[in-house]
Amino acid sequence: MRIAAKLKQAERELEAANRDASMAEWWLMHVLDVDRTGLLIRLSDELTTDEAKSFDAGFERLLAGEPVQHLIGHAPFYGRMFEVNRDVLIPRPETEELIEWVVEHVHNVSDDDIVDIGTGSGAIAITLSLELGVRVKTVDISREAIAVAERNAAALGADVSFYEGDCLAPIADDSIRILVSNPPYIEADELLDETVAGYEPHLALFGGADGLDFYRTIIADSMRVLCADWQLIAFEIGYNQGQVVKSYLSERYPEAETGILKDINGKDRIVYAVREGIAHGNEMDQADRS
Ligand SMILES: C[S@@+](CC[C@H](N)C(=O)[O-])C[C@H]1O[C@@H](n2cnc3c(N)ncnc32)[C@H](O)[C@@H]1O
Repeated sequence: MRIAAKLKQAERELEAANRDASMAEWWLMHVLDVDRTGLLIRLSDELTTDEAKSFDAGFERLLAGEPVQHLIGHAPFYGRMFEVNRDVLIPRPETEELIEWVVEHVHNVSDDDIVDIGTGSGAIAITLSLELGVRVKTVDISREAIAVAERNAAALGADVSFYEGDCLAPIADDSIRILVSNPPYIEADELLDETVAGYEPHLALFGGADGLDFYRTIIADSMRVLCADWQLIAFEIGYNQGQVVKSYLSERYPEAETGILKDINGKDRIVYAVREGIAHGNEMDQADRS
């Protein structure tokens, strides 16, 4: 069978099974060991018997709902590939927007200024370390997640200190200037797609009855770890959690500027608090220097 026909057939079958049809192309590129351009070039070739066998074996798993990232063992995030497995959340494109915003708004960052709560694959901590060129602290309650993130940090050459524990508990007093987190934020009784519920760790997904437990816990303890000249706090949130998480932040930090940012789909996705006077850190730095 020609590659183009195989792809079409696979996409149709995934659609019929209510799965994401784009996974077929992703899986095919992996089996053929080509990028998208390479796939386009080969579309009119015949699949070899071995290629067809490998494709079909994985395709059954895709049809059953397994994420393609688990078949491949890696997921892209902010231009880099991260090892993923059932112990960690597959990093999402929405979280790249959190990185972008943080990188744009921090200034004069040094080693150990940043803490990321809820390491997972290490996507946030590792990316911030590499983008900003500093050592980043990160905490996860899951030893298995930390093991994956440690391998990712080593493979990508990032300088990250890992702490196993509950939220901010392992972090010493008064040492942090930038706090970021994409905590578990799904409501306990929300029904999820089986690709998520069946394959991603529940520890990474659910944030208590109203999904807000982690925001309350982290914000309540944040004053203990932030130093006097802290810069910002930024959380990824669920689409309907913006106002309430923003209100938690303004209650705790009435002097700070707080706000909600939308993702590319127009949904509330990031809530932040920025200490007064540093909202435009990079611009201020430049003005200070002139
Ligand atoms: C939504 S995932 C985020 C993973 C990664 N930061 C990302 O954005 O792709 C949340 C992470 O929080 C971790 N976690 C759950 N409960 C925790 C707790 N009490 N303290 C610290 N981390 C926790 C989970 O193990 C999971 O890795």
